[in-house]
Amino acid sequence: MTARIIDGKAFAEDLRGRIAGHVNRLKTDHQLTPGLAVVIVGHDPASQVYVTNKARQTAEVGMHSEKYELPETTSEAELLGLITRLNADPKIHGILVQLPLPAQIDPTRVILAIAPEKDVDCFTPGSVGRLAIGLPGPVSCTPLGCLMLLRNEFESMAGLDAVVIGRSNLVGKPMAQLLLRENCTVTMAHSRTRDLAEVVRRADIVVAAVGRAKMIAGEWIKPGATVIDVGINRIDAPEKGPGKTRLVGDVDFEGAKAVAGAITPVPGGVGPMTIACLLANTVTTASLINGLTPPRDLTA
Ligand SMILES: Nc1nc2c(c(=O)[nH]1)N[C@@H](CN(C=O)c1ccc(C(=O)N[C@@H](CCC(=O)O)C(=O)O)cc1)CN2
Ligand SMILES: [Mg+2]
Repeated sequence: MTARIIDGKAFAEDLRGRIAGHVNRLKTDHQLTPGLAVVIVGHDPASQVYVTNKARQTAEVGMHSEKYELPETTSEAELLGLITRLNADPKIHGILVQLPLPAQIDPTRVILAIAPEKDVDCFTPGSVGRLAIGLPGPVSCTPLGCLMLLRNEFESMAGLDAVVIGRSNLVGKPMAQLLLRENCTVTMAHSRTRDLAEVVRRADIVVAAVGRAKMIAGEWIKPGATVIDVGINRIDAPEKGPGKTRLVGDVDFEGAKAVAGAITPVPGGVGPMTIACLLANTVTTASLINGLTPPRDLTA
């Protein structure tokens, strides 16, 4: 069997088209232009690419876009000051602080400072709680992207065995919540899980979010399973020339492709969905802040 490749890039492009339609309707019917502020501290090259893409795509779907690039030496108090101003700015409906932050800044303090109604990452305790009990609101961007790709694969996920590998607040925990909502039987695996291969072998759906290149072997995958690879790991690629690198996921793509039913590639799978879902979340928060019902087809 050769797995079908799930084209996250094309799906994200289509989603951005639908988001642009909603933005246009908010502008014409409600005189509302959703606004997103993205904030980066320091010069991590990968983070810079993500933040630039976020700001550009925000503008491309017709939203108001602000980008704040703060120096590596920014103090926590300075960053909190910016967040306080953005919290009070009526043009801004979503605030995204790119992670990771430099060591002198406590990410928890920063997350707690974001006004919950502008929390487009779904990081604040209120948003996490709303997600857990199924209230409307933003949904963690990467898990929402994974869910949209999965929903496109299955008429129903009810009763399927799903394993989420990785228990981060960013991906693993919210992903498990979303799969539970789909009535999957969810197993959360992590670094202390015993016999991970055996746990993965039982799963109809595998979501890999461990952050270790090619850790999930092809032989672990159940024949016909759907594999969602969240990992983005840069490894040496001497075959491309001296000093060259390439991106790989947490799954051994070639090995898994030979047994899975469907699989996301890296790059071009989950990554582009993360940014598209951030834009969808901004439409959601802008709608809720203005007492409007958020569009259902953009959220979970
Ligand atoms: N505040 C946040 N910080 C971070 C988040 C987040 O959701 N909120 N997630 C990750 C990184 N991330 C978003 O910020 C992200 C990662 C990857 C991509 C992406 O499009 N990847 C491409 C490859 C890009 C490349 O060539 O490097 C792909 O997979 O095709 C988008 C967003 C950490 N921080
Ligand atoms: Mg983990």
